[in-house]
Amino acid sequence: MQTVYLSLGSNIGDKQAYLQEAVNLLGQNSAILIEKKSKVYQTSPVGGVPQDDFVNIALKLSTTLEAESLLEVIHDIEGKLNRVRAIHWGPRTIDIDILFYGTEKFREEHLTVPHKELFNRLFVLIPLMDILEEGFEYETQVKQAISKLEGKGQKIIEIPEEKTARKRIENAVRDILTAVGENPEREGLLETPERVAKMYEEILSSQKLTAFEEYKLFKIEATEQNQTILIKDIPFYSMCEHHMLPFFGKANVAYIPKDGNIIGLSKIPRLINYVSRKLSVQENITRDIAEILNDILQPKGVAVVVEARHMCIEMRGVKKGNSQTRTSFFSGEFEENRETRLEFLESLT
Ligand SMILES: Nc1ncnc2c1ncn2[C@@H]1O[C@H](COP(=O)(O)OP(=O)(O)OP(=O)(O)O)[C@@H](O)[C@H]1O
Ligand SMILES: Nc1nc2c(c(=O)[nH]1)N=C(CO)CN2
Repeated sequence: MQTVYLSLGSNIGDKQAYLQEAVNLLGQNSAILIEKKSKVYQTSPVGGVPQDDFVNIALKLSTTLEAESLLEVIHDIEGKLNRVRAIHWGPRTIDIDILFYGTEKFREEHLTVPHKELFNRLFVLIPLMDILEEGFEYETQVKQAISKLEGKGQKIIEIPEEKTARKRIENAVRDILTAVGENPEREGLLETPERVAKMYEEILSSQKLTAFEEYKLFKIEATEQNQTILIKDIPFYSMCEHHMLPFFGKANVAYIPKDGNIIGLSKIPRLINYVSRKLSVQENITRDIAEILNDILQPKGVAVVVEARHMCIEMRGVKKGNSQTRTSFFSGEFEENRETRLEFLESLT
């Protein structure tokens, strides 16, 4: 087990949401335990590129991953969160740097630890100081670097916890508990607001993402003959925007490629996650899947059928248990050609 310190920064889109999503994705890795998270800081950009302010945090982890594998996990998360490497030290949705990997040293171009800019960056050192273990080998060096850099004009402003999304949800949940006649201070409910806030972060995690970018296109040989690619029974969970209650079920997606353009098969379930992890309605999810696939692939046709159970129907109102709602969306060949559409529908039965 190794203790690792990371620095995270974001300055595009909903910066705090990108940081939180990166923390969630790190935490979902079974070889990583997040031990401490620093306060959240708004920082002026360093490095000469004119750009928006950053939000920076630091994390302390325990991990069984080797440093190289941890770097791979980090690159994977950066990719998932739409990180584009365009300008050196330029704007980014997310940047994750390994500051320390225990006290080990690495001197490779692709992995330099301790991080080579660490002691020159106040936006890294101030969050790091929040979580640094007392007596850690580099503690004195970190403190000396902070005193050297402070007062040199870099703006580092702590964002009060009360303003973070998580705290705002926690406070709102406490209000709801009180309003429904509960006592948020009773033993069983003490940690409920925090759990609910974390749950919303997870199940509504695409709410603040700007676009679905987590895909790679491939080419196959284009043929005269139409070939249908069908992925059936992809499970999904979403939250209805009318009652904030779950609806969940299965999505079936088919497309007919044009010019040999295809998408990695695992990306379709990722697309389903992307459209469903937000407040929505089943009709929108169905249409969004089809429209995004049309945008990405410009195929000859797309067919989407979604079947779901809605807790807003089963638990409240008409209380019709176990009913299924089916929605479909067809475009291109699936819309124009009855045979193709029927063939797709038959393959679902
Ligand atoms: N300690 C480290 N943590 C993360 N990446 C590292 C580290 N040392 C070297 N690298 C390498 O740095 C490369 C460039 O990373 P990145 O694109 O995030 O740079 P940057 O954000 O422009 O600059 P910086 O890493 O100084 O913030 C990565 O491909 C990575 O392999
Ligand atoms: N304030 C701030 N400035 C930066 C940051 C950052 O995270 N915060 N990251 C950079 C490249 O890694 C370049 N400049």
